Amino acid sequence: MMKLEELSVRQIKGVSAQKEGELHAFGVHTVADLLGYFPFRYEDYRIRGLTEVKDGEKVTVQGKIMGDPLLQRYGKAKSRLTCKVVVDGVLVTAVWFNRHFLQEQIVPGRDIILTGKWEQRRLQLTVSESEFPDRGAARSGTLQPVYSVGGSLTQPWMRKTIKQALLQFGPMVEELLPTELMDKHRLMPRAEAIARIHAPDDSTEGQAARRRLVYEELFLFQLKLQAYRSLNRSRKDGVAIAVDPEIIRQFVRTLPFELTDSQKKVINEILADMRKPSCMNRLLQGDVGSGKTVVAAVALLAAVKSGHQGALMVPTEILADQHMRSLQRLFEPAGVQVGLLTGSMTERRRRDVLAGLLMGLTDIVVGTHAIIQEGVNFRSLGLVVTDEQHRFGVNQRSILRRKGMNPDVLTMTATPIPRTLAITAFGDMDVSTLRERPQGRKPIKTYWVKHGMLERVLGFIRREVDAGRQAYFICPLIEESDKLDVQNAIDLHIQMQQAFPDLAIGLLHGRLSAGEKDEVMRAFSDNEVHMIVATTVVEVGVDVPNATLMIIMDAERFGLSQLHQLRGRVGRAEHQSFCVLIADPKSEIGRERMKVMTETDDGFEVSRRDLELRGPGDFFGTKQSGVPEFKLADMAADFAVLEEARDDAADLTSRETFWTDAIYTRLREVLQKEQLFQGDLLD
Ligand SMILES: Nc1ncnc2c1ncn2[C@@H]1O[C@H](COP(=O)(O)OP(=O)(O)OP(=O)(O)O)[C@@H](O)[C@H]1O
Repeated sequence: MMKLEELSVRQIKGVSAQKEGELHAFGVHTVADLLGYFPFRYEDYRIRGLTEVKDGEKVTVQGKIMGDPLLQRYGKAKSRLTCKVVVDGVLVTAVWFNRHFLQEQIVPGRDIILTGKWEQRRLQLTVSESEFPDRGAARSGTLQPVYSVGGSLTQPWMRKTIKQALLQFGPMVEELLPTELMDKHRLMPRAEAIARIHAPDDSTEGQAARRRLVYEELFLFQLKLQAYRSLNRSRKDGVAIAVDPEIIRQFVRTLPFELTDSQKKVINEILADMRKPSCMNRLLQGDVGSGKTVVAAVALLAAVKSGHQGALMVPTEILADQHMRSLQRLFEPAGVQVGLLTGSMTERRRRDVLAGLLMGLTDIVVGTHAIIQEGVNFRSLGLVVTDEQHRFGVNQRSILRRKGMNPDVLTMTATPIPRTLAITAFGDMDVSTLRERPQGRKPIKTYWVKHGMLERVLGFIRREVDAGRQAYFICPLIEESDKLDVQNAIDLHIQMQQAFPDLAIGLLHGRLSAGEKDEVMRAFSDNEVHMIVATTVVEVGVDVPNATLMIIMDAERFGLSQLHQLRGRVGRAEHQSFCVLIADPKSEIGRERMKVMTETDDGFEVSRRDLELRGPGDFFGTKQSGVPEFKLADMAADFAVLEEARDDAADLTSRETFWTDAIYTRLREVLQKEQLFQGDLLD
């Protein structure tokens, strides 16, 4: 028997080639797609008594026509049709606009069902839809689904077509969930839920159908993450990185600081994970400035000292350069060779690095994400350290695997992720968290000022610079125009040079060449420049511990986590640091954001408040694609279900039977479709 996901919508009676084309635009290709095209709300046509209805409300009532209709015409097309109807013993005036053709059907004594807006004062109902019980009245008394439609696909057409699809194919809907889980959560069968969600008898039933389908959606999503995770764990073809602990201890002794307890704890977690022959897939989350780099360095060293190579992927060339230099400094005594691979380097140097990697002369390569993709081959890649924007999904893994590499992966993020989202987006990973910042760090003092107070801000800059410290002045980001961004930075730079003729002030923006950017950052980090004016190119990861003042112009244009990231560029050593937000936010949420920033400098708290203000859908913005769009589930409202689904999925995938038992065939097919274990478990 053909599967519903293999049957074209043309198989449904009434779907022409033209309609098929339009359905494609809504992502609907197959019968399964159409049955899964759920309504986003219902229109309530259930008949109610007039006494329950409030003035101005939309309502459906049943009554008896009491007199002849009265038709008034205005010009060719416009008309007003009225008649008296008795509803619940009250004489009501029903009014139709531009429905003159109904005149003949309105006969005294006939029963009628009216849907429309109720006007209490005039006892009048402005009718939007009407039906006659003696003609069937199919709509009345029901909840009608409302679909997202457009073009020639009207609401009635969609309703009719989905009804038809259910009629023809409803019985073919297969169950996906194991009985065990349906019993556990008292869920209705899939076929029933799909039929019900399109045509519920009442709202309880609609909700029960929705609950079943939400659970299914979240469960399948979690199943994919958990299956991926459990496959990774069960495979023994990863790189087992067993390093002599003494080498690590010795390295740690060469550091200019004592590791925090948090750093020691996560290093232990990571090394224990790397030691296993399965692939590590671990998320390291830590607030800005919590010292993630040195943790990554230890992991990389472990890979190198056990005979493998490491790669560190960063989002920008500035960061590649910075990390390259700090790793070189750190690894100097250990005799580890670090290479740099970026888009802007000369072909010759690139060739040298590539040869070094292939022959194993280069131990660690630092670069943007191109280091994994473009014709880069390693002698033996043991560990990839990456950031959450380039997180390793199934696809990246398989690219590497095809090249014969199966390294451990450590993903770092400085945006602490509220638990809600962590289990959603990163359910496939183990998580290590850096809770504390290095000792002796003072909380960053944050102030919010209006634009009118720029003079005082200048005084602030002077004070910090006189004390030997450095400052950042960040310009707003104007998304529509990269040109404007740059112009803003250039203007502000000129303004600052005029205000401080005796200071060295650098300028950093996206239009500079990689070499120019590096030079500005180098001069700033060697304290040859007192202040830099920059667009957000400095946002992530830049580390200049002597900088103590972060000023952000038009701060309302930034999101909370971005502001927190920017603020995290200061407060990276023992000096008291400051952040000044210059903003005149227009909205309440904008003001709320500024307040959050002044109230806390704890990234976990900022994330929590951000989630609250923005809602989960928006939380990650566009950058993090890790958070999926759900069709039905709402991450905030259905969080409890998400947790259940995660536990169920984890439990199921950890069982041997899941991978072999026939009752799970359909579920394994779902995973296979996602290319989750092609050539993995089934071969
Ligand atoms: N245990 C420690 N004691 C003192 N200083 C430390 C310690 N660990 C790291 N540092 C220093 O703290 C600064 C911040 O560390 P690092 O750059 O690793 O932060 P990060 O976690 O990557 O933050 P961000 O996400 O903001 O880049 C660096 O200058 C680093 O040398």
